[in-house]
Amino acid sequence: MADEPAPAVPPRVVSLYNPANILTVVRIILVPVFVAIVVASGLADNGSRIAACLVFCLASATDFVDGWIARKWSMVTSFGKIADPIADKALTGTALILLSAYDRLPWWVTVLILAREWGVTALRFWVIRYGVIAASRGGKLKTVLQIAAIAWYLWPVPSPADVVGPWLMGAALVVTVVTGGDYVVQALRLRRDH
Ligand SMILES: O=P(O)(O)OC[C@H](O)CO
Repeated sequence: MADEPAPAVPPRVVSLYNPANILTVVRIILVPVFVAIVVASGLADNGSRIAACLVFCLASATDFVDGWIARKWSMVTSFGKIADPIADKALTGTALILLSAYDRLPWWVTVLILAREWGVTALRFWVIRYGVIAASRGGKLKTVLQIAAIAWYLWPVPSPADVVGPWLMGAALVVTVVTGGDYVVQALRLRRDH
């Protein structure tokens, strides 16, 4: 007797409105809340710096939770792969611009990081018809370092400990540039192979 063909298994459909994607959108919504606190206070007092830091950390925490949910419950979607790094960049980029605008961080640091972040985003769209360049491990480490450095600059850290901020930002800067180069190589390979 001829083998019966195996019944086709319908592909699992993951809703766009899943908890991981909703958390990504929450992160984007928290950006204007963060901006309002910083602009209203000018980061002039410890209370406003603590409030800004807590909102920034809360928004950043959604980055770790949405990734965890997406992997644990297999809720990885193309929307999430694209929107998650964009939401990260909106949050960290806004924080960096505001830190420079309020004289807490040199502008060249902000400009260099923003150039890499939005350059990589443009690169992702440039190759999107050949495939999605998902966040790499290095990219995730870069985000952790940027978040830690920004939080350090926002929090009213007492004098002896404030030297840690520039070291954290320096490490973030190096990993930001190196991983940016890695994405350029990935994008060029993707174009070459299609
Ligand atoms: O370095 P990217 O652009 O892949 O961004 C990494 C993400 O922010 C990790 O969540």
